[in-house]
Amino acid sequence: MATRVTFIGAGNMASAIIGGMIDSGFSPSAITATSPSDAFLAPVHERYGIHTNTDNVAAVAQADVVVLAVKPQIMKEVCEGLAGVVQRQRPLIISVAAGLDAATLEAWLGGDLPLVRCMPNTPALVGTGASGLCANARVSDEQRALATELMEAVGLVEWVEEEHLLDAVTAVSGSGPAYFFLMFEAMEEAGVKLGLPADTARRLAMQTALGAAKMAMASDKSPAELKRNVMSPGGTTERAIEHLEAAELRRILAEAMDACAARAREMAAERGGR
Ligand SMILES: NC(=O)C1=CN([C@@H]2O[C@H](COP(=O)(O)OP(=O)(O)OC[C@H]3O[C@@H](n4cnc5c(N)ncnc54)[C@H](OP(=O)(O)O)[C@@H]3O)[C@@H](O)[C@H]2O)C=CC1
Ligand SMILES: O=C(O)[C@@H]1CCC=N1
Repeated sequence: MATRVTFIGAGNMASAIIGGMIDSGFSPSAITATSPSDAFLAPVHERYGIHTNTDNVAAVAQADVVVLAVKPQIMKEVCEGLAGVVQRQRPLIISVAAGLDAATLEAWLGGDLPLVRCMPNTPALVGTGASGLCANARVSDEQRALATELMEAVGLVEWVEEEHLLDAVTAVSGSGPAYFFLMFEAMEEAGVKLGLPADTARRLAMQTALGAAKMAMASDKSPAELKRNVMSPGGTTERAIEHLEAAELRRILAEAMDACAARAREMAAERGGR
């Protein structure tokens, strides 16, 4: 029988993973998603053909894997509501919440459970997600393989052995799509100032990012070398890169990513972990 996966929460991140799983061949009939509102679940059911339920406990009663995908702020209440059923059913728990550590989640769920913390990102929706995963000591090799299979259905999977490194994963790839979306906004605005129609500038910027990422992934050259190959001596790219370096883009990015990881630690402390 297909592995039955229940998503607690059917918002941005859960929908992205569900959409990616279905595109990659997972059976919609093996997937359930929950949310407090029937009005919200109806379009999710229609779009993906999955089961939906407003009752978290009922949705977990048959599950092999439970993906916790609610906001960190309500995770304690949601986990405590699920403790009874997960202790009976003993599914693999996968939490995608930023910041909340495994020991705290496990305690809220009644203790002694196999739990994988996962930091995914929303490009999972188009099968190009990037996820960092970390397992607690109770996760078996089979369950590790299952978590890998599930998240590989929606993109790249990288395991980390030390849980605190998930804050770094959050800073690189969990929040990372937003950094690139900001770049697209800025490049479009600048392209318009240079005279291009907005939609032309937007398409060119996005295609360039896609091309650069594909090229860098296919190449054995470092990003620094690929960058040098675009920079003809005395040419246009050199002038642009000089500006970005003089404006300390690297320092700005490092500070933004430090702030991101620090916020993940703060969120854990606010919710009673670490
Ligand atoms: N968005 C992203 O890029 C990423 C998010 N994450 C993590 O994913 C998690 C979810 O984030 P995101 O999807 O953006 O948030 P959303 O607000 O989009 O989704 C949360 C969902 O949970 C539902 N919900 C609220 N209360 C309950 C409940 N008691 N039982 C079941 N479902 C409930 C909400 O329903 P309603 O709207 O009706 O309240 C909503 O559908 C967070 O923990 C976040 O840290 C991780 C990586 C990336
Ligand atoms: O912004 C957030 O808190 C979530 C976690 C990573 C991406 N979005």
